Amino acid sequence: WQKVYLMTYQRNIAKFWEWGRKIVCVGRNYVDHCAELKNPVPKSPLIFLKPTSSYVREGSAVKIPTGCSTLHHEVELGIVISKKGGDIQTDKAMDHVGGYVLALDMTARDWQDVAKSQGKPWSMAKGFDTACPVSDFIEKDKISDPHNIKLWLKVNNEMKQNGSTKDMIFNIPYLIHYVSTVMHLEEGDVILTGTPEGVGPVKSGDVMECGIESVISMKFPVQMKHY
Ligand SMILES: CC(=O)CC(=O)C(=O)O
Ligand SMILES: [Mg+2]
Repeated sequence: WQKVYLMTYQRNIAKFWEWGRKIVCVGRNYVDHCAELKNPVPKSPLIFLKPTSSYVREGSAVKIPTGCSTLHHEVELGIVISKKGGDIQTDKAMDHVGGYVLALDMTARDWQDVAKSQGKPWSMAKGFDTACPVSDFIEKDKISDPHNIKLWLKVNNEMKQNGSTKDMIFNIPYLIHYVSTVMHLEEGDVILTGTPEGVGPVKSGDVMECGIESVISMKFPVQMKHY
């Protein structure tokens, strides 16, 4: 019965997007990105959530939600959690990391601007269907130093974002610690660690290509949502 149990219920961390529990996002984690959007540099991590229904995989398009006039790309390093924990101390935090993922935190910037000005949550601006394109799972040992990798993004072959995770304001162990003091982190959760500078708009017909230098890349066309 153990074999049957394992075959039926054991979840494959490498396919977290099929069953993962939550997507925790960190905002304003790079000084230059704070500056480009004229946002203050935070004193503690700015955290928000995306629903797992926003995951989209290569082979499908990113769809501009109806009513959104300014959809922005944000390339980010994602951390895939492999071990449940709450109140995780920074020196133990990396034990909870199962691997990594290249992700886009697609943002309906016009909706976010309205929400910000009215003191409302960002859920719609960040959580629409296809708002979270993700690459294949990246084994932990493929990235020896997650705080020194190059993240890039091109739109129609033109470089728009070209940053390094060495410029993160809050590092990965601290982010895991900080989030887990408020909400347990669980197997299959993903933490998006924020975007470097260079965010900007995409329109229907554009193609976004992004990557982690020497590790992985992915490509997504952009379309209007039709329903
Ligand atoms: C301004 C934002 O949307 C914050 C964010 O998501 C980021 O990565 O920074
Ligand atoms: Mg972001």
